[in-house]
Amino acid sequence: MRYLRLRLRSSILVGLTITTFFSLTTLCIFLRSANELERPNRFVRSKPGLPEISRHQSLRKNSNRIDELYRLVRENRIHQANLDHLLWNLKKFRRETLQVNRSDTNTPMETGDSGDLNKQPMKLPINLTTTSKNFNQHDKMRLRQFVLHVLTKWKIEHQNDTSISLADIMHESLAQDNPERLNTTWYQQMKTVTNSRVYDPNSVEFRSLLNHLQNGSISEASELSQGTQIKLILQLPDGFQALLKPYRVPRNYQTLPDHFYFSDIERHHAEIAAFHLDKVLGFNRVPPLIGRLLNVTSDIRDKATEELASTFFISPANNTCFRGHCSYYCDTSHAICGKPGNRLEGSVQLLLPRPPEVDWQKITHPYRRSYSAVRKAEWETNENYCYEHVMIDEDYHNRLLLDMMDLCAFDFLTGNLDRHHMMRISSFGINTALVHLDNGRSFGRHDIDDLSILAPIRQCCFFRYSTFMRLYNLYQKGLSKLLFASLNDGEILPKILIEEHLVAVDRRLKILFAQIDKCFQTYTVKEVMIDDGIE
Ligand SMILES: Nc1ncnc2c1ncn2[C@@H]1O[C@H](COP(=O)(O)OP(=O)(O)OP(=O)(O)O)[C@@H](O)[C@H]1O
Ligand SMILES: [Mn+2]
Repeated sequence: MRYLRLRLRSSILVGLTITTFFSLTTLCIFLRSANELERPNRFVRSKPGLPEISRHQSLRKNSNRIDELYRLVRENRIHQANLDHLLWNLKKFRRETLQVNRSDTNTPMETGDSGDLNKQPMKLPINLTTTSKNFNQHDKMRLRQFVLHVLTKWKIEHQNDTSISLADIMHESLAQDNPERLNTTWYQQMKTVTNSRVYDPNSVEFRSLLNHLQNGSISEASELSQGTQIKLILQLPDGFQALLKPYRVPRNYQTLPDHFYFSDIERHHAEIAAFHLDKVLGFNRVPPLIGRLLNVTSDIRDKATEELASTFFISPANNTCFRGHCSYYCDTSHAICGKPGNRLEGSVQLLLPRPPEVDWQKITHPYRRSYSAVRKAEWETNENYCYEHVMIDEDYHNRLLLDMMDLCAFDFLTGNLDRHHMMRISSFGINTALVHLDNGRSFGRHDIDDLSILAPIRQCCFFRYSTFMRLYNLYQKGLSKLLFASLNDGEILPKILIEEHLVAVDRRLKILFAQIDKCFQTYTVKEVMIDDGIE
């Protein structure tokens, strides 16, 4: 009996020792990982010029690192940063640390961009040449803090802004000059185009607009003179205008390996896919767009302006073709042809009102590529570029900075290298979202994730809180699944994105998270993830 009690006691003792050991080990592991997740606030930790993440080192094996990121971001949300104690003066900082060289090296580039909607385009970021000796890590951190400060101020100033619509903007002049237009479905549609999004995905107007773009009878077809590749303006009933980008290449076309991004041919299916992706991402910044089947003769040639009609011909295969007048791919060997006969696919997008009715701002993208086969853009070789050219520029001390990061995320997911300009409707004032126009060169390669598109996020390490939260939500639900479902809801053109592109979108989303994770290794979460009040 005594022996039994002794055995029982010693087993309890052993059990307790083992349990304590395991508990202590678990606690240690937890503390270590917590420490790894959020290190204390500090100056730049790693060397400047972070190496680019490669596909192999993207995320730690167990991909629940993305769940950890989500928790981190949520726990470190700053609703409103403290505005006190910013004894810092941007102008003085500029004078002290930067030699401002206004002699222009911003030579106009061959983007082939012929038209300009804005009579007074936003000034190019001035060419600031830094003396790197002076522009040190300490200055960089001060500049980051300054940017956080101005964005917080901006948020406070704009948090009570009411939404404005294009209908509001145009009401007065329409009432004077075209009062009958106030009673059209077009005007109802203009009520849903606001400073924060160009359509309301849940509205009846949106659904009926898509139907209109897909089926509305065309009364006139003319060429849009802006841009480098052929696109037609279609006049639709009820005063709607639409932009048609015709079929060029099949869905499995991959950008030719020896072609630069600026020679890449525009793809109507890329426009369609990009619209759906932007919608799934919750930006709603691509004007409503849908695939349409057209009859080249009855829908286009019979309705063409004289100038466009003069470029029609019948090909040796007996198909009706036209070539248009644009500067790229507008010759007989690159003509748009019905196939077979008159059957033509295209993407049809709502054309938003332009000057003089509504003013647009065309902003040269600071991360635009060189549009040259031999020259590199400065951001490609200078990892301080964001500090020297973007953060320092007052034009970015508003929502534009994070709108640009949103656009960067969007372009990375679609693989678009051709973002030479950013467009926004300036009639709305400063609190206005970018309009994600011109996505015809996206989805060019599914086998490559071009990390250079992430340069703005990599170099600036700023990201919008609400966008991150939406991206995480989509990651959980399966981004490509949602994109696929969206593409199958209302589109009549089959299989817009081949499977490989859908796979690429999911893969790139993980790389985007890995890039944000990388920012957190250099800056604290609070320094990277900004809640500027924009949803
Ligand atoms: N949906 C739209 N609503 C209003 N304006 C538009 C719309 N789509 C295009 N535009 C205007 O037409 C211009 C040319 O269109 P887009 O950028 O798609 O053509 P592009 O040939 O790719 O041009 P680029 O050669 O400049 O890249 C745009 O910069 C914009 O000013
Ligand atoms: Mn373009």
